Amino acid sequence: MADLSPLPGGPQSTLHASLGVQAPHDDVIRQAHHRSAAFGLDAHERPDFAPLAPGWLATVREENRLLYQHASPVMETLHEQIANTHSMVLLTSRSGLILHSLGDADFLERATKVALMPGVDWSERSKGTNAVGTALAEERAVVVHGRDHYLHANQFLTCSCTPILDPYGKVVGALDVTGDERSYHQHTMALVRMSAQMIENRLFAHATQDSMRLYFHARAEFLGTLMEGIAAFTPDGRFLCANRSAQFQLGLSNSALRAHTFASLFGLSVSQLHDGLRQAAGQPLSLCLHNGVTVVAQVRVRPAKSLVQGWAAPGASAGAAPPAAAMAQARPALSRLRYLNTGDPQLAAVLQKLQRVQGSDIPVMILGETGTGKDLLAQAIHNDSPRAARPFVSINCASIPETLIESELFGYEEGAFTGARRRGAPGRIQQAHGGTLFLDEIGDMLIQLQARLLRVLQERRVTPLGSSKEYEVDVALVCATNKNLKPLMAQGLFREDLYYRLNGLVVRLPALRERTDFDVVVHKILTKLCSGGTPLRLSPQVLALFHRCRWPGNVRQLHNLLRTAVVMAGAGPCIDIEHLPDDFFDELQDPDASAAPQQTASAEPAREAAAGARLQDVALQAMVEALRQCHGNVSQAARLLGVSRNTIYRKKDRLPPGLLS
Ligand SMILES: Nc1ncnc2c1ncn2[C@@H]1O[C@H](COP(=O)(O)OP(=O)(O)OP(=O)(O)O)[C@@H](O)[C@H]1O
Repeated sequence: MADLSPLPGGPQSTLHASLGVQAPHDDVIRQAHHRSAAFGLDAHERPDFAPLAPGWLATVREENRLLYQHASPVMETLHEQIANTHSMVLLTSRSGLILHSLGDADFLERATKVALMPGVDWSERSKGTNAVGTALAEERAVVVHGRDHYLHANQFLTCSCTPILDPYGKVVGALDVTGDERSYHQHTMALVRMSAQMIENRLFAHATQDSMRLYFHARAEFLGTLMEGIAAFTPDGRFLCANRSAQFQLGLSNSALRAHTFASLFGLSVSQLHDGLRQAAGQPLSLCLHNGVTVVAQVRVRPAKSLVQGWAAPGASAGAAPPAAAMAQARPALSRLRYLNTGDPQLAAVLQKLQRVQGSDIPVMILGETGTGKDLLAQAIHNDSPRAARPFVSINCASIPETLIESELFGYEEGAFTGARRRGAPGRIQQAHGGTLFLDEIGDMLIQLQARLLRVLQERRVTPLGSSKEYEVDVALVCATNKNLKPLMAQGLFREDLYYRLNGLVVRLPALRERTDFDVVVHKILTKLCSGGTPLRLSPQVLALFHRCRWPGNVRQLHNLLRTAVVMAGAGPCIDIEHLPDDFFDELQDPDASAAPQQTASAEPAREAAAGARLQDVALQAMVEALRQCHGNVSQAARLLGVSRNTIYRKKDRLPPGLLS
């Protein structure tokens, strides 16, 4: 069995761990077996090895883009080092899902049989004791060899795995080498640890590239090696983060270091450091740590540049580099066309069409029910266009008060009307010059304004109110509506000429109930809502209810509901029926409330009526079961279901007689 004691400065999840305070290997395996049994796994059975649907895997990979990007070159080097040892290198997400694998061809065939491949979940919950799942559960490096595996099917394997930490000490994934049990080598774990540390240092460098970084070690020959300590500070010397070796040398964990500054750790101010650097003329400095140890140090400072992607420093104040960097990372996650593709074929076709006209300035008209993501799509179109660096100006034609809409859209000149700002103001259309103008809810635009808008769009010039001057406007046009414009045109409420000016490419976003990637959308939203932690899961009962709901408010409704449910579920691992809000159940039972909006109301009335009836059945069935469980006690049953007592009383007539106490 491999030695699990830590390497000096090697990957351990906490400073405590890196100082060697760890449970012995056998205890770790025993506890992992207890957890596996508690998850209800049967050691003799072959569990479900089905990988995630490709759309879902693409989403998870996207969420782990930085990790993947920095890990893959290191994985290739590691793979070269272990070539011909009948093994493979695996990278997983923090929840244990395999993101990437590289392997010896002769081992791959056997590995495939136990689903060691991208898209498969190797958490303990899914596969019982195994190096990936157990390393992530314990947040420490673990070797799981042969019969240590909980599932007999996996006992021909030997696996060495260590978690990968972000610069702030949070587990972001795991690196693993798995091979045939007979090919076990005692140095494998050391190689995995060193590789993980390389990945962590790359992530560290990426996240702190605009910060002041100090590289140090007590021995000059260790500078520039994996053993060097790296600590990052804001330009004024506030501590941001430190790699494992820096924490080890300073004798403090990242969280303890957060109370420190450069001055309190190294005994000199930032300006004294800069003076010292000037005098040293590129040579390493000698510094004394707060604990009295003398180290050799180099400093790298890069002038602030545009925002970079990275992790946020917990507790760092607004305005410091990392939170802004984190925002920059969050933005592309939803507002680029390819990230919106989560596996639904209708949506994929829409995105493909949009990608084809990218950069051509063909006006795009987005149709779709409320909450289907029209606004989000418009932003993605802009962000993927050559105009991305210019403004994206969104105008909600339904929400601007009638009296303000002209000045809002076209602007006004100084003194144009009473109360106008003395110096006048450019209109929203003018503000979009060079970028994209998004006209949301275009179907609600007043007919009188439509002629003026059309003129602006045709002449590409705008004349502010009260002005005789014209201003050039060069904008790409995107508009959206949840209304059917054809009947509006027939009634004279929407101008035909404007319609044909706007509808260069018409795309329709599918309603949520039509989408085949519902589970992926749920996962994506939950990941966002549970930022920083493992996303909650839905219980099978909740998933069944969700699949039957018609979601008249589409992704917006789902998002709002999940936001509430996540709060209600607290620290629990999954969202259950009692975490859902009352009105969701009311809606399930009320065919009117879940009736399809205008555009699709007449499309498939029979199918929709049937779906409404099914929903009522499901909700009723849930009530019957809850009442039986609570021996007819309405208050208890209501609590169990997370609904009000009235919701149950309203269904009294449809419940089996004698069920209510
Ligand atoms: N693909 C998606 N993934 C995650 N969240 C989404 C997605 N699409 C939409 N949402 C969320 O749903 C909500 C509604 O989206 P959006 O405002 O783009 O819809 P809309 O179609 O423009 O709605 P409306 O017609 O009512 O203006 C937002 O909170 C958005 O973040």
